[in-house]
Amino acid sequence: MIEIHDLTKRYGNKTALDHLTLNIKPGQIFGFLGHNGAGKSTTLKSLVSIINPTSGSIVVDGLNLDQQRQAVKEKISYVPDTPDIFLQLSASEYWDLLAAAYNQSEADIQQRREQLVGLFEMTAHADEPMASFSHGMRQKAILIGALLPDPDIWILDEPMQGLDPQAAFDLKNLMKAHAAKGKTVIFSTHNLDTAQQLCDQLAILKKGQLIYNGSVADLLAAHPQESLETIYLQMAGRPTNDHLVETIEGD
Ligand SMILES: Nc1ncnc2c1ncn2[C@@H]1O[C@H](COP(=O)(O)OP(=O)(O)OP(=O)(O)O)[C@@H](O)[C@H]1O
Repeated sequence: MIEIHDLTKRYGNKTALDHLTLNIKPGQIFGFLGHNGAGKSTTLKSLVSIINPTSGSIVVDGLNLDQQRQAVKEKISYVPDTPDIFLQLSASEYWDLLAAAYNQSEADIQQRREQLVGLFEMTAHADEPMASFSHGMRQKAILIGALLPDPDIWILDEPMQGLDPQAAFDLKNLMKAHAAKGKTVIFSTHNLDTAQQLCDQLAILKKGQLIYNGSVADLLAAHPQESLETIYLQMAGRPTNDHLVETIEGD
């Protein structure tokens, strides 16, 4: 169980995250939605200790992140919001680096690595520098690196970004299978169809504040006849009487 309590992150006088409180149970796919700048990456980066929150606490399986940072980190794998990292390394060198960071048997990691590299069709590119990869290939390389140690909690920041339909389909199935094993998958997305297909629970953020926390089914049931897109835009978007598009493009 992940317990986020009263989490706030300020940059100068800008509040990126405003007193966020929510729990994420194991066995769930938990999705974060929100417009650009809403605070999704800030939340995920706080969970993986890339940024220090201004105040509030995160407790993972009873371990306080502030006090037991290393123990918590070993439970988590993370896909950042950009795949443009470690570009000077080949994909293989990058995966070696990730594998060494987790305390697992080499044989287990090796077998899982071969399976993931095969699944994402990266075998022929393993020894090429990541700088030479397309955006989607970089995303696949980062995903393989994150998934190969297979810790309990996956935290994936916009993981389908740039993936071809086959890779996106396979990743969704991996996420479902991980949650079905009683483990935890947390991800952010701008794709409402993906959120509807995958999420057991949703958090919708708006300007750093939590404006919905619950299941997709409950959200749809509370707004009969409306699509998730319409509901989401009513909650997180501009007022519906906003006519900016007509102003730009004509009626
Ligand atoms: N290093 C930083 N310095 C200053 N402000 C920052 C920094 N990182 C994020 N922010 C601000 O924090 C707010 C939340 O950003 P965040 O990256 O969490 O949004 P997001 O929901 O992930 O957006 P997107 O969908 O565009 O990825 C934004 O207003 C952003 O400008």
